[in-house]
Amino acid sequence: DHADGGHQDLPALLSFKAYNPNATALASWVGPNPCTGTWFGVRCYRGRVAGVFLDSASLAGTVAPLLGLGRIRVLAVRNNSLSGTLPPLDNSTGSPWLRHLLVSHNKLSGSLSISLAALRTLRAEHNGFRGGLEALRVPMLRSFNVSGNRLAGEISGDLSRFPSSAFGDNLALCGPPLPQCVHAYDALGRSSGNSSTSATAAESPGDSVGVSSSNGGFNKISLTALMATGIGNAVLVTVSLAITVAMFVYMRRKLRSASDAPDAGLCFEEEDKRAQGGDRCHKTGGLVCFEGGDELRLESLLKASAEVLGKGVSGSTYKAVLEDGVLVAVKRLSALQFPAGRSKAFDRHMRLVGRLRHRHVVSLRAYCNSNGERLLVYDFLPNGSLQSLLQANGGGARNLDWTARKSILFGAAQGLNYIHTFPARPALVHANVKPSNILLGERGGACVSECGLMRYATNIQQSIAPQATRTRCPPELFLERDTGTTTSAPASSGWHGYAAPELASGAAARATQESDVYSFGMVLLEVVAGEGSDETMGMVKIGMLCTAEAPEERPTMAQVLAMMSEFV
Ligand SMILES: Nc1ncnc2c1ncn2[C@@H]1O[C@H](COP(=O)(O)OP(=O)(O)OP(=O)(O)O)[C@@H](O)[C@H]1O
Repeated sequence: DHADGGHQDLPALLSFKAYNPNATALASWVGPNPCTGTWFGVRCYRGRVAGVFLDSASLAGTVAPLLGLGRIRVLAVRNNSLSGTLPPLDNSTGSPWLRHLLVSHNKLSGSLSISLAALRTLRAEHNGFRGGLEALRVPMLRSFNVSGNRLAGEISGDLSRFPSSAFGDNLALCGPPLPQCVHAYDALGRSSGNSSTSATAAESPGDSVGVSSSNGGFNKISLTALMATGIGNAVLVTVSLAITVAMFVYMRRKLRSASDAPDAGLCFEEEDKRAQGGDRCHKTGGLVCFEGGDELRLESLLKASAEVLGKGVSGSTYKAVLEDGVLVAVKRLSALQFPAGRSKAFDRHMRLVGRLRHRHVVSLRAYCNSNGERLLVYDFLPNGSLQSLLQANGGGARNLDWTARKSILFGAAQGLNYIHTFPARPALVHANVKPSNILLGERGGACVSECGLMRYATNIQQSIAPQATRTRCPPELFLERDTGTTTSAPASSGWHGYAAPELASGAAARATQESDVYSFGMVLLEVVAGEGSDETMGMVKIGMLCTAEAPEERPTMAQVLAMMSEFV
């Protein structure tokens, strides 16, 4: 019976293969019995398919047939292009034996409806799942992540035990471990005394801009309810800037106390230990790789053709084309700013930055720290930076239409807010917010890059003298191509123009979240400059608030985002 039981699983496997007729990974899926040991990625137990392991196999189509496998325990199909919805999974309809479901980094959509008592792992991050989490009934979960989707609504009691990073970068999730849900009617009832709604669409853990409920004249209507009726999705356009500013003082007090709460973030040490032992970060040929960078190898970087993108204070950046055509940006850190030594501290810092994943933050995929040579491998963003846009065609913000400018500013604000609210102790600070560190993605979306580098560099410099000797980390390419084939942008430190007054000496080591807000305000004012509409006047006011002389007078990025959302 065991010998040929695999036949029962044949239809499900073949219907999955039908979506991928030319996939190399499935070329070995031939013959009448998938349990012969020759089917790539298929593991059997007692003659039935118990595991399908097809991570990063360039697969498309729907994953549904694989969930119809009657005895499947492990399904790992991460980093593919699978689309469609996940069928509702429960003990009677789905795969009752399923223990580990790993579908992260695909294009899956629809809602998450899983009611499996034995499920231990659910990794669904970076897809397009929508709706709420109320249909997740998975009491035995040990590993869980739904970040980077389009989920909204309240996080239920049982799931609240997972860290905020498990929920980040969604449309509007709220409740522990994220900030409390917004009770929009209450907030407005208190500040304006009328029934206008102000449901702010949130895009990340930090974007869940919480306004505590009050005892005002309106019944409590949670954001979940607002979303359900379709009102919650709408960004408020009718409430005036005056109301926002009036709310601002109130919100600041509330938000400050929320983010200062001792349980607001996971202890970094604790997370760090987990990351080291976890599946996301492992050493591979001198590179320490993070999520999405597992395929990177030092040899491929060595063989890559590279061109200089530009030089900054922190080092030089190269565009590298890997053998498989993948583009990456490689930053070779300046030995002056990042002298050898304190390797452990550097590793700790980079491991933290390597965990940042948000659609408005450039992902660090890997780094190399060998004998004082430090290379950082980022996603390559093809459309230049805000600086290049501002400088194009004679310079000035007027090169860009207002909608594009707003979208860039709003994206950058979301990225910064994510960084500021990322669960780490001490809290993360960008420390180098300026137009050349706001990059533009494929669809022109803004991405903040180089989180915390300069702050780290200056810290290091203060505690260690630069060393004269330096041995090479293997990628000679990046060491010797400074005179590469393309024109190198002029060295542009540039940050001082955006630095807060309290950092008069330019010491990024003392940078704080408040000084980041100041720098963002400077960028905002530069981008908005010259536009005379009512809307831009509102934005100018936000810029003015950000650039208040006294750090404690400045709003937090969460508040900046709340105010900006009125205009975007
Ligand atoms: N991931 C990336 N994708 C595409 N271009 C990038 C990327 N990272 C940096 N660049 C571009 O490369 C150029 C050099 O960047 P680099 O970060 O080395 O210097 P900088 O931003 O001018 O100064 P700093 O060292 O203070 O950050 C800039 O024009 C920047 O916009």
